[in-house]
Amino acid sequence: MSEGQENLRTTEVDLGGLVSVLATHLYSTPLVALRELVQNAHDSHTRRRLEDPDGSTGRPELIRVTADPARGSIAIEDTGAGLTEPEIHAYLATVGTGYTRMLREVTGSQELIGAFGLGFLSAFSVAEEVTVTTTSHREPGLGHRYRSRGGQQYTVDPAPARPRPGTLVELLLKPEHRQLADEQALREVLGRYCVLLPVPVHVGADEQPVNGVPVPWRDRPAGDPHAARMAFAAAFGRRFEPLTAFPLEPAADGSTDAVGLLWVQDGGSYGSTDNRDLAVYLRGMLLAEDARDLLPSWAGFIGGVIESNLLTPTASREDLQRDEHYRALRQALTEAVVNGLYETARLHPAAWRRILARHGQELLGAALCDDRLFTLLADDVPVPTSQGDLTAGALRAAGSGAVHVALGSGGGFEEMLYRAMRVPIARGDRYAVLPFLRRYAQLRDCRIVELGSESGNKELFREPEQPLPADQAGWLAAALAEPGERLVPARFEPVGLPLVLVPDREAELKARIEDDQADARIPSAALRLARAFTARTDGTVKARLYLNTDSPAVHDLLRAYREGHTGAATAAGLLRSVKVIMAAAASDGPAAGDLGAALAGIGTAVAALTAPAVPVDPADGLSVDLDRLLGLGESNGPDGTRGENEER
Ligand SMILES: Nc1ncnc2c1ncn2[C@@H]1O[C@H](COP(=O)(O)OP(=O)(O)OP(=O)(O)O)[C@@H](O)[C@H]1O
Repeated sequence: MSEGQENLRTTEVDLGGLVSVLATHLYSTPLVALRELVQNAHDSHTRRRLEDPDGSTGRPELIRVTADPARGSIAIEDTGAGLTEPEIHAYLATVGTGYTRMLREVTGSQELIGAFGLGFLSAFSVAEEVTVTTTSHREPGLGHRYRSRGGQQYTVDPAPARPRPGTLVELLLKPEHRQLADEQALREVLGRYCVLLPVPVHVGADEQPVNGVPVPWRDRPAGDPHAARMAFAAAFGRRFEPLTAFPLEPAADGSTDAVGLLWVQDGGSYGSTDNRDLAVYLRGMLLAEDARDLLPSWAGFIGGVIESNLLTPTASREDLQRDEHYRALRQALTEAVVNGLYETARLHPAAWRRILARHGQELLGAALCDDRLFTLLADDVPVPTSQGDLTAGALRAAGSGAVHVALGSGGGFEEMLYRAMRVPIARGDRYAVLPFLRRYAQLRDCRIVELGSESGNKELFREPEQPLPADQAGWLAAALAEPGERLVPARFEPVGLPLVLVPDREAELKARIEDDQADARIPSAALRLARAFTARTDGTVKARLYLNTDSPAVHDLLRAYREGHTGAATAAGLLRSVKVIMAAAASDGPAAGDLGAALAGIGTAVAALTAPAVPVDPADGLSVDLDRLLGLGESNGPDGTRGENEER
C-alpha cells in the first residue's frame, strides 16, 4: 500500500436521494417514462432473438400498452426474453447496471437501445407503485413478481408463470399523473416515440400498431419513392402538411451515418418564423424531439425525422452530445436541404411554385446564407414590390434594366415619382429584400437604384448646371432647412415643384434595424447582414432638402434675395411651410416638421403680402419692416442693405 492509501475511504451513497433525483429530475417530461419502458420491452425482444435465434421457445411478437383510467394505471407487456430472479436483482434492481449494454458489447448488435442502466428508474417519476411480473425464456415454467414503491426498496416473490415468456410492467400512477392513463393520448405519444421501432407496438386492443407506417428509407417500399416519402411526412408532421419531401442520404465520406427524411412544411413563414422541427432517433428510439439546432438557422420551414447510431445521447436520452458526429450531421443536413430544394425545383415544379409562394420571404434570407441556394433562387424567388410579388428578373425588366428598391417603409416623394412612371419598386424595408437585390445586381451585373439613398436620389435629382454661390446657399439653408436637414440644390421634374424634402432612408433603416435588434425579432445572421449594409450610415443627416434650381419660384426667390427685397424672407417662409406640409402628406410616419407652425406660416405670409401699404413718413425716412413685424426673421440682403423695392 503506497503512502497515504491507508486513509482511503469509500464514498457513501445516499441511495434514497440519488433515486429521487434520477427518478424525478433526470427527464424533462413524465412521458419519458413511457418511452423508457417501451424501449426496455423492445430491447428484451432483441435479446430473445439474439439468445434464441431458432425460436425454440416461441417467437417474440409484439408490445402492447394498455391503460385503465378507472384504476389510474398503465401496463406495458412484452413477449421478449423475460428475467430470471437473479437477473431481477442484478440488473433491474441495480441502478447503473443493465444486461443490455453487456449484451451489445458481446454481440455487437446495433439494435439494442439501452446503455446506462437508468431508464427503469423513470417509472418511479410517474408511478407510486411499480409491479414487474416476468417469466424468462430460459425458465418458461417460472414466474417472479418484483414490486416497489419509490424504487429504494423492493420485494421479489414467486408468481404464476406467464403464458409465454416475457414481462408485464404495471404502473399505478401518482395522482398528479393519472391523466396518462388515456389510450388516445398514448396512441399519440407512442406514435411518435416508436415510429421507427421494428417490433410492432399496439395500444389497448388495437389491431393496428402505432408504428405501422412504412419507413421510406428502410423499407424501400415498392412504387413511387416520392409518394412513400410524402405519406410518411404527412403521417409524422403534426403541425403542418408537407409540400415536398426529400431524403437525407448517408454521407459519401462516412462522416455521418444519419439517414432519414426532410420535408418542407406548409404554413406560411416570415423572416423571423422558426418552425424548424427535427426529431432524432437512435437505434429506432426517439432521442431528441426538437433538435432544430441541427438544421440550418435559415431553414425555418423544414421538418424532418432522422436516425443515426453514431450520435451519443445524454443520460436523460433527451439530447445529444455536441461531438464531431453532431457537427458532421449538421453539415450533412444543410447539404440535404439545399440538394432537396434543387431536386424539387427540377422534378416537382408545382410543389416548387407553392414553396416559393409560401416561403418566399424566408427564402430571400436563406439565399443570402448559402451560395448554392442563392444560385437556385436568384431568378425564382418572389420579391415584394409596389406592384405585388415579382421576381428580381421581372423587376429589372420593368425598370429598364435597373432594379429599383425603396429603402423607406413605403410612400415618400421619390417613390411617388417612380410610381408615376410605372416602375415597380421593391420593398427594401422587408426582411432580406435589400441585401438580396444588392447581391442579385452584383451577380447579374445590373444597376440597382436605391430610392432614398444619396446615390439613388442622384437618379432623380440631377446636379445643377452651376453651383449656387456660397452666400445664397447659406441663406437658403438657414431660411428653409431645419436642423438635421441638408440643403441640396438640384434639378428635377416637374419644374413647378420648388423644393422637396426626402428623408434619409438609410438613417431610417439603421434606426429600425437597431430597434429590431432590441426586439430580437430578426435572426442574428440576417441582422448581421443588414447591419453590415447600414454600418456606413452615421445617421446625422436625417433628410435632404432638394431645391429645384430649374423652378421659376426658386429663381424669383434668389433674385429677391440678391436684390435685398423685403419679400424674400416672406416667400422663403411660405416655401418652408410648403415643404413641411408636403413632407407630412408623403410620409406615413410622424410629420417631419411642425405642421401647425407650417400652416400658420402660410397665413402669416398671406397676411404679409396682402397687408395695406403702411404710409412712410418722409421726415424720418423710416419704413415699417413687414418681415420683422411678422416675425419671419431678418430680411436683409447680402450686404445688409434693403432693396429698392422694399416699400412696395
Ligand atoms: N421489460 C424488460 N424485459 C427484460 N429485461 C428488462 C426489462 N426492463 C428492464 N430489463 C432489464 O433491466 C435492465 C435495466 O434497465 P434500465 O431501463 O434501467 O437500463 P437499460 O435499459 O439497460 O439502460 P438505459 O438506462 O440506457 O435505458 C436492463 O438492462 C434489462 O436487463
